[in-house]
Amino acid sequence: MEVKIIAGGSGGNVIAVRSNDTIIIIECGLPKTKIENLLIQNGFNPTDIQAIFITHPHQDHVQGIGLANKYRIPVYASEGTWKNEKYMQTVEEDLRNVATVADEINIENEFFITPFSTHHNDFDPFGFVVIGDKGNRLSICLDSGIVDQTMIEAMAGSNIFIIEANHDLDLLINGEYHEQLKARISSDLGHLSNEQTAEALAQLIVGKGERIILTHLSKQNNTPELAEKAVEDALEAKGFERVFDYQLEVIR
Ligand SMILES: Nc1ccn([C@@H]2O[C@H](COP(=O)(O)O)[C@@H](O)[C@H]2O)c(=O)n1
Repeated sequence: MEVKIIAGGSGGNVIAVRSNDTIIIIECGLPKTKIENLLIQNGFNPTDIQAIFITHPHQDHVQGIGLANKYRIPVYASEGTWKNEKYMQTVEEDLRNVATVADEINIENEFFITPFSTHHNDFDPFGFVVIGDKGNRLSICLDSGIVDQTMIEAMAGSNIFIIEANHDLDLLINGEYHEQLKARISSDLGHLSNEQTAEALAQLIVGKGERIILTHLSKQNNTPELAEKAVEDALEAKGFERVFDYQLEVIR
């Protein structure tokens, strides 16, 4: 299973996953033409995309959803996400699929995708567990104010994790965002801090060479070094050493 973060962060999120000739996309958070160009540059032919999954309908996750109509790609999202008029309701009706946390969505017998509930300031946001070829299990957790035990249980046993590490709490608190925005970001319906992400990973990693990809880092309130250090420290406390026990990447 090939996993590629095409774009990450509050400027726009797009993740491409390939198993044999089947491609799925998680998020369409850039303008449609830009997504097309980036996919092609990264070796993903848009005509091979068999499904699009959307975590929640904020602009940086969904603004390029027109890709679905252009290439006739089925889109999967929660009932709450489909209520979004600006983006989601532009998807042609026959391409719309309401997903629930009980589902295991079969895409071409190559991918089996199960949504799980996250905590963000919109209706019914999702993360996804993607089971692909060769026993690969990918967990995707973006934009969530907390990681609760149900989320941990959903993601447990994965060998690839794409998880947001949005901010360093000190940088956020002492930074230039206005107080209301700081409160929203650090709330239970906001974004994950480095420490929250590290704590979650400390519960999830078992030292079998798992691949961790930290993403959705704030340009204002985080650095790759701070995010990596928080995760390395938490995993070291569990007895795990980077490279030997797990791999760690940061893609803003
Ligand atoms: N002027 C801004 C900047 C950011 N936001 C929102 O805050 C969240 C975190 O953003 P980062 O860029 O710091 O990762 C995210 O939800 C942004 O949309 C904002 O509302 N106004």
